[in-house]
Amino acid sequence: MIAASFVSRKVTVSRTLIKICGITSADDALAACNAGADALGLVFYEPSPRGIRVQQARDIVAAIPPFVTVVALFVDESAAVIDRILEQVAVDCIQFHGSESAAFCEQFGRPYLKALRVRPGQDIAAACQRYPGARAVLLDSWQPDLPGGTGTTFDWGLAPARLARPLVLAGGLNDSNVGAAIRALAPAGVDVSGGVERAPGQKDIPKMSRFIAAVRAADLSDGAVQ
Ligand SMILES: O=C(O)c1ccccc1N[C@@H]1O[C@H](COP(=O)(O)O)[C@@H](O)[C@H]1O
Repeated sequence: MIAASFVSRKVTVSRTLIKICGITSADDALAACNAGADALGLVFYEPSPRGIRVQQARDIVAAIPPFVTVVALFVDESAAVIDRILEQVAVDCIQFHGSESAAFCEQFGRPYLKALRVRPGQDIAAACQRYPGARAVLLDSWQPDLPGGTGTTFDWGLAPARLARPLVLAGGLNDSNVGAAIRALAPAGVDVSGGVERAPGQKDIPKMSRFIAAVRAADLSDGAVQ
């Protein structure tokens, strides 16, 4: 019997939710929405080639249709900077992609995702349990020199069969591998950045369309969509 605090990965939604991260322009935001993205990620991490500033974010958010979730991504940013950005940009959800504690993540009173970077020997299930207030945990690849946006997959066999929070899968996904990832892990959502770009920070419309079509095909083959 499964402990009450554990949930299945797909939870209540029978289609895999799709987040496209690293949006840097209103045109790319609209193209991602037209392709069928559920959520768009705005990277507030300066060293990233996808990093954006407040005014750029405001212009992007102004272009996004209703019902599409805006996710602000931070990597070990200070609370003061995060507060200032949340005051100026209409963000629905925060993605913490560094080593933030649960207390840190929860102080903003917003829905949040906590990224955990996967490497052998790590107890992902235990790490996940440290974030009971997270909407989901996002499993991403670990690399020594990059906190995320690595464009590389991790060994999906390292993902625990059961997690205390819904799973969002990330790390090197693209239209060729996302179907296999969904069949292997049945995540609640998938998150992609580099796999749908023509250059760092510039989204590619055909790649986004193919990615979303591959997700929907996997949902159907899974028997998940009734
Ligand atoms: O997108 C970035 O540049 C980035 C920078 C720092 C932390 C996270 C970042 N993106 C997130 O990384 C994963 C995987 O991205 P990819 O598909 O492998 O390129 C994803 O969760 C992005 O939201």
